[in-house]
Amino acid sequence: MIETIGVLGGGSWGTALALVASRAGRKVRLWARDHETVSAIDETHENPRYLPGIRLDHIPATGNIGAALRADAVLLAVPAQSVRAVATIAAPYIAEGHPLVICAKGLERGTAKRMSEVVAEVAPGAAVAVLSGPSFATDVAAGLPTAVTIAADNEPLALSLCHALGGGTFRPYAETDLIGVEIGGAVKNVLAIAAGVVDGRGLGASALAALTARGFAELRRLGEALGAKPETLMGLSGLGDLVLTCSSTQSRNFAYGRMLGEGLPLDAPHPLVEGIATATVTRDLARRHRISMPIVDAVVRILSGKATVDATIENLMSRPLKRESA
Ligand SMILES: NC(=O)C1=CN([C@@H]2O[C@H](COP(=O)(O)OP(=O)(O)OC[C@H]3O[C@@H](n4cnc5c(N)ncnc54)[C@H](OP(=O)(O)O)[C@@H]3O)[C@@H](O)[C@H]2O)C=CC1
Ligand SMILES: O=C(CO)COP(=O)(O)O
Repeated sequence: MIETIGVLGGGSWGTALALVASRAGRKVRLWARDHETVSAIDETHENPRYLPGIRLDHIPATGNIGAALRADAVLLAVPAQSVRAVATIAAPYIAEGHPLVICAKGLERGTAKRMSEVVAEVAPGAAVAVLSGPSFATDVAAGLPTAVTIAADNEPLALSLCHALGGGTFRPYAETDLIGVEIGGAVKNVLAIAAGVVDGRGLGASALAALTARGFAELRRLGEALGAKPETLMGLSGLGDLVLTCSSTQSRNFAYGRMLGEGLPLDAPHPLVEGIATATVTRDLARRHRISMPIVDAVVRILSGKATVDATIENLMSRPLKRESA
């Protein structure tokens, strides 16, 4: 039975998931590296920097990672590019078979590894699971209805995590296809930047729908080449999250793409945009597997400053005509 939950990461997702666990009746402890966040949560019962206006009762915070890891299961909710560093400092506290749920969405820059592969390298004792799906931290924290996927190779672990975290407004579904869940969550961030560009450039709702559908075709091609199950890619953590992230300015990836579409410079201030780091490694993975991903290529070209938004769109529209299923 999972009664206690540790959360690593005091940002918007870690804080929202701490609330989810607490609402589900679990005893929760939240670790943040930032002392101001720890004191704010303990003194004001709020995380003013990342989740302002949301009351955090019964969620003690700590700056001591070991204290948060003394829990039946641990949620790892830092950005994808920080997962290796945080899992490395957590590893000495992780006993064989200790459930560790990865909540980040991305591929590691440089290695193109999925987060579960990264954690397996640095914390090999952990029983790894992945939580992903269409779920904005602000919606989850506000108690709006949300459904996500929790995947683990070991199905009983996925099911017991679903029971431990599920509640009246948060519904997890168990899955065993880690590859499908992780690829869906990572690649949708890159595609959401493209969707934002389309929206910001004022290309219309028809273009946005076409981009989302053709983006899904790319995600599916890569996912299947890497061993994902098609039904996972069409589920909550794939198509579900793609639709959410490609359609809402609540998404930081979409909002960043929108800024680019509106002509703002690449280095304009912005919050965490996971798709930036994942774009190039996704393109490289696709090349390695001889998969065509023209929308991902286009995002990489825009992000590298090698092509303007207009030239990239023109390039996409003038590609040779082919069957839709190709
Ligand atoms: N927000 C959302 O709606 C959702 C987010 N996710 C995923 O969750 C992950 C985290 O995103 P989110 O919480 O939104 O990001 P935020 O930018 O809101 O917060 C990131 C948090 O991670 C901390 N952090 C970053 N690097 C490290 C490190 N090396 N060691 C310790 N702490 C670190 C930051 O600490 P500090 O403040 O000190 O910099 C901050 O508390 C991402 O992969 C995202 O895709 C998934 C679903 C929904
Ligand atoms: O993953 C998310 C929603 O499911 C959050 O998306 P952003 O990181 O683009 O804000």
